[in-house]
Amino acid sequence: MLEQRRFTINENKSKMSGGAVEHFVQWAQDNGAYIDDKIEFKENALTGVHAIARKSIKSSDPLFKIPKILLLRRSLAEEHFGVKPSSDGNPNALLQLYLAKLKFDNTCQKSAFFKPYLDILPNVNTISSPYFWTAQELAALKGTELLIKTKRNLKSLVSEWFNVATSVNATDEEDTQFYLESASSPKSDITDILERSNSPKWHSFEAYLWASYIFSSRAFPELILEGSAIDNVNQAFLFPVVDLLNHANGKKVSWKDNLTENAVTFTTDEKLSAGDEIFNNYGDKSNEELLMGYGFASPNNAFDTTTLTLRFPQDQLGTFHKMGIKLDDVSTGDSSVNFTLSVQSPLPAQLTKVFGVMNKLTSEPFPTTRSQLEGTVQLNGILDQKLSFFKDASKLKDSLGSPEKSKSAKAYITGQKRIYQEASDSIKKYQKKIIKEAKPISFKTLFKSDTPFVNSLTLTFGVAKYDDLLAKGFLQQALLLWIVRNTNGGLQYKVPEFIDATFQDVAATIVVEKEDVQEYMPFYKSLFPQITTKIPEIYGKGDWGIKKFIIAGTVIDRLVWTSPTSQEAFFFEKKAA
Ligand SMILES: C[S@@+](CC[C@H](N)C(=O)[O-])C[C@H]1O[C@@H](n2cnc3c(N)ncnc32)[C@H](O)[C@@H]1O
Repeated sequence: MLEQRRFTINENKSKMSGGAVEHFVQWAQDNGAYIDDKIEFKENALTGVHAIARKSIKSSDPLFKIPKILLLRRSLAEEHFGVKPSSDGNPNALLQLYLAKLKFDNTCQKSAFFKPYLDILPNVNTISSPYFWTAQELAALKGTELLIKTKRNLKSLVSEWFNVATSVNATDEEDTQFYLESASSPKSDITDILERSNSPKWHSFEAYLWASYIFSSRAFPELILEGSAIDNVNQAFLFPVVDLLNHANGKKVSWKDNLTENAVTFTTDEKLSAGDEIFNNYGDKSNEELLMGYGFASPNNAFDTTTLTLRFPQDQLGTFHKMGIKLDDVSTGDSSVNFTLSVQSPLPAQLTKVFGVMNKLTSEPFPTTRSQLEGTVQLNGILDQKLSFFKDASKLKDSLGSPEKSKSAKAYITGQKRIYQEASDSIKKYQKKIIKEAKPISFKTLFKSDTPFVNSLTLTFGVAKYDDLLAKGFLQQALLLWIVRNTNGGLQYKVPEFIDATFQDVAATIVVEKEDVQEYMPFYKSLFPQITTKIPEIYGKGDWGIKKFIIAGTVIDRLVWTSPTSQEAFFFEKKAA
């Protein structure tokens, strides 16, 4: 073995008791680990232990070679407990239980051997994952997916723990009591009954929760070692020393089984200068995944996502299917659908399509450009609600137990806000794009071309231009009057034929109810018959009966979409979106 230098650690604001990391590294080297001597380990309060290049590192040779006797693998757990893990559920459950035993039962055979490693693993009080937050701290996440998932996952972890611990006859009465209490009472919140001790009984849920966090935050895929022979791709192992590397997005690294040396290696493609941190890459993870699995979140995380959960009427899911919309994440129990909005794709096509279908009129057998646009308005309302929720939540005070927790919670909430903001901005761009492509006729253009009509509105409503219609709230009335005027013919400018065609279509099928007449009567009476004598050149010609306004109302529903940003009303021909 190469002679290696002894490691010293800069324990500035260290959480670890003096010398634990140094002792651990020495233990690894004494057992044959190779660590490039240009690397040193440091520690700080925010990111814990991490590796730094003391000198520039340009070669792409392995920086670490860890002999397999230092790895914690499933076979050790199987040997110890004399059982094979159950084939369903978490393939790492037995190994996690074994890790809890190594750590919290020092009579366990291999505890002494692994002690230097077990001593550098974070303890319950320094972990920032929400699984370890108090109920009071979790209250700061009220209304977020993160809270829902934290609670849901904690519940399923309790079952996982109880199954594996009972399978090796490890549980005592207190464990059974804990299991029954957390599983049976709907009111019981596991976070309230957790003790959070640094030396729990090895078979307790607390010990298992710690071990399962150690796996989520530092285990590597067993696939590296077993390749295609692996039973389950989620099977994992602990990789001492290499698990001291922190994460950064986008770093090119590789982990390899070196069969000739019976070791596992770590290599990075990054060219490192003196003082640079040597990072691992944990994968493209959202802040929610990072926070739950690793106890930190990255500000400006390029892989961040949020989940928008929408519940639909039961029969609606069938309609989506019929319309050819494929939904990835449906829970049929409560007919809800989860949509993933990401930094890279804040407005998934599925989502806008679903809203296009929901805003279809019964007269539209398929989603139309109009229904699609109407859908964007409804969707934007939902996104804006989410956005204002996260805007309020980002005022989150430093109320959490540690600055690390507060920082991560803020990064998570800011990330969620950013995605909803981008989704809302994308909706506006999407609306503009549809309008550009569909080239609908604008009522503003029609209005401007019709001086006699504008003059008639000056006399009736006191408006002289389109913006006055908006300011005084007469847009709907003007649209009704114009549609009826169009059916009476004689306009001096070109109007698309589909507007009158739709009017005739509605006229041929409409059944006018008493309620329709009651709805339109106040508007009608406010103008007619006075207007007929006041402006006979327009309102004295053709048919201006109330029924025509009722029909015009339906024409507006079918053809007109008003942009919420510009307040411009557009006529869209009925076409599949
Ligand atoms: C595999 S360990 C890395 C070594 C770790 N720093 C330690 O002290 O043992 C993963 C943990 O390191 C911390 N960590 C890793 N990358 C980080 C980052 N980019 N920012 C903040 N903390 C990070 C988190 O606490 C995470 O759970």
